[in-house]
Amino acid sequence: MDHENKRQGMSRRDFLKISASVGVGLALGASGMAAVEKVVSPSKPATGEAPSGSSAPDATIPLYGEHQAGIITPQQSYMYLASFRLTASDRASVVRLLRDWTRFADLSSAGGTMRTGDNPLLPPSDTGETLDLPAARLTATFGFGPTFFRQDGKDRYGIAGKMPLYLKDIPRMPRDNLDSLLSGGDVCVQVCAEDQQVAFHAVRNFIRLSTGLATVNWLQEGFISGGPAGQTPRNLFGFKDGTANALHQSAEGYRDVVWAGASEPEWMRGGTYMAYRKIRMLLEVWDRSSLADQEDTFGRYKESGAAYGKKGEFDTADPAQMPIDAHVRLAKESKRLIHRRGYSYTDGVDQRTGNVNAGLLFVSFQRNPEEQLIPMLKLMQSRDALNEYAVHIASGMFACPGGLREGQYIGQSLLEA
Ligand SMILES: C=CC1=C(C)c2cc3[nH]c(cc4nc(cc5[nH]c(cc1n2)c(C)c5CCC(=O)O)C(CCC(=O)O)=C4C)c(C)c3C=C
Ligand SMILES: [Fe+2]
Repeated sequence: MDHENKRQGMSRRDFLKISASVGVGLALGASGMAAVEKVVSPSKPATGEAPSGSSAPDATIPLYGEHQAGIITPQQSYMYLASFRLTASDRASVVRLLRDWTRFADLSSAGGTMRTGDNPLLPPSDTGETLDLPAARLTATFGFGPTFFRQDGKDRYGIAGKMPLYLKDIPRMPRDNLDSLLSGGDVCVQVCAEDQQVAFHAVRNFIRLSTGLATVNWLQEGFISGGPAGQTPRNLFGFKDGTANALHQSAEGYRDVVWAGASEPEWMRGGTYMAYRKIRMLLEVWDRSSLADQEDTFGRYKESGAAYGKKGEFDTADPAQMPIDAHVRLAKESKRLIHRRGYSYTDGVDQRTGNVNAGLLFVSFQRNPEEQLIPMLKLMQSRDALNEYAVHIASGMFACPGGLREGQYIGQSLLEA
């Protein structure tokens, strides 16, 4: 079923006109910051979200459905990952923030913007940089970190009893070189879109809407390119990255690999765990290694993406044909599956060495990180050939609630039930 919706010929300005004519709009909060009072309401497709769809810039992915968008959604070209620290002192304030974020997420997923405002003495409600741009398949995916529930032993918002079963920071790994300033957080929002400016606009306005209730902890930006034919994107080592996701791309596969189990608290129904690792890739070291070494590192051929001894990218891999420390062989030996949704990043130059700061914003979704991601990570950190070329520099684990029905806000069944 394809619920992704194209609304050709309708600009964000048109949405503003619609909103004015049906009497919905936005109000200014006491601080002068725009509060999202009512989202502009373009015609929306039925609830639910399907992984297939067009990457046309005017295509939209609805916010509503059984699961949050941005998890099994085919990857857009750009991603921002923003982590927030809540400063809200009580549950009602958190609810206010999540309501505003949800309304804004709905608005921007539909290709709308907040009104720029008529009062020249006040800041415009919307920052405006997407006024002439389409929705660009924007998705916003929300996750809650362990400190959302309990901080320094305190049940901050009276919800510690509803903590998901496996929500813990990823345990320290032997080769970790983590920067705590780039790790963790109370809430994480993953924003993806086909247009970087559209994605940034959403993140920027999430930050604005959080004024007085949360501060942004860290912000990461990533990109991929699968080319016009939508092939598996190549990472900065030049290898196709994401091929094995095809192994579980079915309703049953996603149920087994991604969606939280029935023993989780009710609000996690249709939800999942989002893991994040910022992994620096040592491009200069890699670029000096031979093609044979590069291919041995993964156990796949560089150009075709096929597993060792195979021809096509999607031919069944045989780990026995790969070196014993090949990345893919170790992943297979862990006998665990995860759903990966990573993006490349570049962060300028390391002034101490003159090397380029670049790598992978590794994002994976899984139903149970303790059984899936963590054993795999442990095995890889112990003897992955890739360790020679990569350093893990940041980390996070977030519980993503299930999807929303129209009128609900993200986390409602956690904060109100
Ligand atoms: C613990 C999980 C993983 C981390 C961390 C990780 C880092 C990482 N991976 C690549 C590049 C590739 N990974 C590939 C496959 C692959 N990787 C993981 C897990 C982690 N990767 C899994 C589960 C798999 C699939 C294995 C399988 O079942 O076949 C590949 C091969 C192509 C593919 O299937 O995507 C590449 C290439 C980098 C560069 C990296 C850190 C910098
Ligand atoms: Fe990998």
